[in-house]
Amino acid sequence: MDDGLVLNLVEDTTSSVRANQTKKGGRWTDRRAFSCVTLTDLLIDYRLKTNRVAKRKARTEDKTAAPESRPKKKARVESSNLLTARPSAAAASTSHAASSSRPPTQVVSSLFTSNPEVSQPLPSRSRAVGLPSNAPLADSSTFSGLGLDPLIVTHLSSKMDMSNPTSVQRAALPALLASTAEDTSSRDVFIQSQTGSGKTLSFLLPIIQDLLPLSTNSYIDRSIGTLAIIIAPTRELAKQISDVLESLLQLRLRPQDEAPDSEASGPRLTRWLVSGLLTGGATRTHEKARLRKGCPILVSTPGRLLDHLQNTASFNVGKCRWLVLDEADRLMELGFEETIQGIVKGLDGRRKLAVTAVEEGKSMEVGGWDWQTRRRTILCSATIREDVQKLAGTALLDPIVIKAVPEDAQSKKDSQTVTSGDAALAATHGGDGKFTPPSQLAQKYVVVPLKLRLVTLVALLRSLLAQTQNRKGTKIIVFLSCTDSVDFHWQLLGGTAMGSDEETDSDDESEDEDQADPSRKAEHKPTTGDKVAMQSSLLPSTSIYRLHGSLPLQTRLASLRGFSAAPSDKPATTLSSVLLCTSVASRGLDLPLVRAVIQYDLPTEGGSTEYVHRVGRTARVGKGGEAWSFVAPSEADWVNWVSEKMQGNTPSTEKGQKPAGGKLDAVAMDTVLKNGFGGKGSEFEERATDVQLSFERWVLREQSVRAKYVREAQKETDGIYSKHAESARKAYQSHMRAYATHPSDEKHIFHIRHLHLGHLAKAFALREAPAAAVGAKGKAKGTKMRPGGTVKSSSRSVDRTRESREWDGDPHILDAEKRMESVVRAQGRLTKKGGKIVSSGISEFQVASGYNLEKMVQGS
Ligand SMILES: Nc1ncnc2c1ncn2[C@@H]1O[C@H](COP(=O)(O)OP(=O)(O)OP(=O)(O)O)[C@@H](O)[C@H]1O
Repeated sequence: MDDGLVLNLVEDTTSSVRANQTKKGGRWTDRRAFSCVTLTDLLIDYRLKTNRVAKRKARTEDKTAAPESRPKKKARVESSNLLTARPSAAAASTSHAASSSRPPTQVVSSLFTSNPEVSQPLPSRSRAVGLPSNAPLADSSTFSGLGLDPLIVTHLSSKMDMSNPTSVQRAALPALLASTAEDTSSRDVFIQSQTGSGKTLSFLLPIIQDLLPLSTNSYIDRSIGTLAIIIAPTRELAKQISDVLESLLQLRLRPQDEAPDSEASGPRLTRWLVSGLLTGGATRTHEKARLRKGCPILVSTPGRLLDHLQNTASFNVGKCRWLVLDEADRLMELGFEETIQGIVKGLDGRRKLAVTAVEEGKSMEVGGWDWQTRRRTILCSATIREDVQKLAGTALLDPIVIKAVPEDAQSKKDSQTVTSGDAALAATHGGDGKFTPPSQLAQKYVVVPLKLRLVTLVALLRSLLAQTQNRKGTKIIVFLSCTDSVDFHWQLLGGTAMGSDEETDSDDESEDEDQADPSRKAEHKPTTGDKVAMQSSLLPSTSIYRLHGSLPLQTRLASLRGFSAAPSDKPATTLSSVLLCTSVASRGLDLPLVRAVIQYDLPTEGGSTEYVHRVGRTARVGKGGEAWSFVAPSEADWVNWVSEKMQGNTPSTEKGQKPAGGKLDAVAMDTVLKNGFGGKGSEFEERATDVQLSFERWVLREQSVRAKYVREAQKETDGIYSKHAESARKAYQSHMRAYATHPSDEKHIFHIRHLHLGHLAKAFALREAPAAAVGAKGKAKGTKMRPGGTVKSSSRSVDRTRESREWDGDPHILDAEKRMESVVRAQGRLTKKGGKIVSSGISEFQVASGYNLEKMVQGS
């Protein structure tokens, strides 16, 4: 790629030396590798020399022509000063600096040229956002009115600041509280409602209310075993549910105005209800010990739960009366269907054994209460897809279907449907596919040419952080396509210093969580040490965190803790937080004060449902929020596509319009750049270029030590061998692979054939596209490079290694895959290529799911 940016390189002394060298002797591969590197060097040197010669010539001409007329040399203004100020001040200070003293830039950048034509929207009057659709109800609904125990109601209002139920709670509690009409008190329940509407409490409160009376039986203690199990798809979600449960279980066991020794309020309650968390974070032995002691309410990820059901004899679930499957659609997507079926079977089996033991007089422990009541199952899901219906068919018996989806928040009418039976479930699925974000959420999109993506992201972050400078503790979530891209952007933002070659220091609060567990430390070797947070001079007073499925559990939890910490718990210098993450953070996570969600990469799987889940991390329980989507020019059709999908089969209004809730507003890229970088007229272009250059310098920084990578060059041919460049290239390639996994019905919008690879490389701060773009090594089968940098691919050659498979929320699948690898390796069917285990003759992406692997390992 011919790019004037190369002229701005700091001269690399090793390269000029190398340009005059030839490599003789040794193996041919070494000689070839050497020549690959020196070709790049020669190009750089040639440009540097040409530049020097041109400057010398100009100087000589100046001297001979009119020496006295030579303009005075202006001091170069360091770009670092322009962008390191706090964002709010940036616009003002930069415009002043630029207008008064900044010389014309010395850099000719191609950042703003050769981009596809994008029709920019007029400066928009954003659509007025609707009234909150997931807020606590403002009418006369109260928790006590719904039949909740006064002790719990008092605890909710005094300790958790919750006085009114949300609409899903109003619909679910009466159906789930045991004191209601007989016909519903033992029925299974299916709950569907908007993001951030309080589903967690709608199943936790009835469970606590059901178990609380057992506290009057003095013979019941935690050795009773597990009476309620909540299953969540990911470790983070399980931990979050467990935290909410813990705070509910802190409730006072007698009314506040009652003296401790008073007899007035009847039998004394004992504190035996404790919660347990099983996510595979601790060793099995440790978990077994906790289960032996007893965990009346257990929160778990599926694989680990099944593991203990099958292997831990002291895991007492014979009397379990509640089973909750949270985020059921995600459980299905992650391939846990058979695991769930195994769990249900295991619970049924243990119950039968317990009943038989009592009947045969072998067990006396459970007399005096109705422990034989049928176990109730609650299934929560955002969507009622076919696979969720299938799960509901096996896990639920004649369920009550509760839907609390506000139809028209503007008019304050919210619809809650409580219907009954399997037919109701099927009717819901077929009749209304609508799953929309909360109506108070402002949804925006910006069409950005590929080359400008990175700088536009920085500009958007700067302007969002600046707007809320006075509101301390702003939090922004940025979704990227894959783990490599998250790692790269995290390192890039944390490492880049404007106008400096020094790497910036990371945040002091980035404690090494892994120190607590040396075994975990050994398994995790991130390139940037074990830091949790980074800081960037481009985003002042902000800590940057990351989250993806390849990080160890302790690091992931530390990231979440750091990101969601209250401003008062943070150092004054890092009040705001940005979280770079994959789709792993899209479901269920309730992170307080998230002001904006940026989808830098649009979802590769899950379509509009995934979009709604991601944007649902903001605008929770009635609060406001902004959702931003980055759309490439070739993806412009996505906007209407996603709107249509979100509105589903919702009927149009009389005027032929679809109701609000699925509409996105366009914002011009120039507006975002101006807001983020400030300056007069088109000065933002210079500043964006400076930022881009600083990123590219960071990527090239370790180029001087590339000699030691020469041997590597026999395998790779793109000529850049620094650690940073390696990370950039890996991110680029993984991103391409992820991009290729868009399902076939989205290929008309997302096809790698539409991407200009050279331009995309710039978004990874690379100056040219790495050669091997799709596939693990070299060009993937069916993928052809095209003139002009675009790529042609066959849909069969896509990378099926999805974040979802890599992220199972549980080590079960990874364990199974490891064992599978060793079995197949023993049979000689796996070979090592490029450091990766691949099966010979089969695409590495066609690896069976973890569960299937497990079955193969077990020989079943
Ligand atoms: N009645 C209430 N009043 C005030 N806040 C509430 C109420 N119920 C729940 N919340 C708060 O709302 C937030 C969102 O709740 P929750 O995580 O259960 O939502 P959700 O519906 O499960 O969202 P998602 O679909 O994204 O998982 C939590 O911080 C919770 O404490």
